[in-house]
Amino acid sequence: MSVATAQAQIFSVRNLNVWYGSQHALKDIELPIYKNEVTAIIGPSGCGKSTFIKTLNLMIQHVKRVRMSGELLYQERNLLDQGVDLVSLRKQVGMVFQKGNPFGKSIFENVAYGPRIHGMSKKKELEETVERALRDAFLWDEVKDRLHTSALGLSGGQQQRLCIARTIATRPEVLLMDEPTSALDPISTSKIEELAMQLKKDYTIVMVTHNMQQAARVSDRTAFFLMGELIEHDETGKIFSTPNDTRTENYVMGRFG
Ligand SMILES: Nc1ncnc2c1ncn2[C@@H]1O[C@H](COP(=O)(O)OP(=O)(O)OP(=O)(O)O)[C@@H](O)[C@H]1O
Repeated sequence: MSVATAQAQIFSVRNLNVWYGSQHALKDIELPIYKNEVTAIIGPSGCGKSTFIKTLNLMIQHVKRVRMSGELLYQERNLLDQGVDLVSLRKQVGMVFQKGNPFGKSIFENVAYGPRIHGMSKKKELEETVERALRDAFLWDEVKDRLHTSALGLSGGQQQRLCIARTIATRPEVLLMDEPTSALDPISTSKIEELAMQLKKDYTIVMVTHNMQQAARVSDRTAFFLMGELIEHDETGKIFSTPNDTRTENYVMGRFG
């Protein structure tokens, strides 16, 4: 996979620390996230992957007793400074969770929800936006004849693609995906992987995954976390073939995890 050299950074994470009470969950993380790439976040359970991804759109702020320090630069602004507009941040940095979690409303309403709350009200514009998002999420052909039926009638894999459509309907810059395929069968998983590779043309993707093959297949760069530290970050090919650190090598070779 080719990685351009002088690529624009979307996020620049510098000296980031996160604590839950006295638990030091992320330690001095330094990590650039590059535009129009897929960055995979890997590491064993409890190493801080979810904490990291939830920090990128400040969802972490909603957890009790959380404290953060350092710099999380996005659009030349440190998100850890006071006064960040969370609604606008979450529009630009959208998140897809482990399990598709559509609302118990129609397929159309699930996708139209975000654009509506951001002020889109004209029927035609909403219809076009919903269609575009569903097409971009590779779901349109499967649902175009049942847009006004309940989203809960979709399969798990379709629900996950619906949630991706819902997130991209507001045209974010960044898509955060927290183990987006861990609850899916292999065919649905490969659809999401293919989708991620397509979507990076228009979006920047940060994906937490436990699946080494997935990280190797889908991502341009990989960051390996261990016990709250970022051990290594590099082009994915390098991480999986000749990593610098033996802990990375042991993990990607499946010697622990
Ligand atoms: N709300 C919380 N309160 C206290 N400690 C927490 C909380 N959430 C996570 N932690 C702790 O922070 C550390 C990092 O957790 P995190 O969920 O980020 O790991 P992870 O790598 O995503 O794990 P997994 O792969 O199991 O999802 C762990 O030690 C965890 O127990």
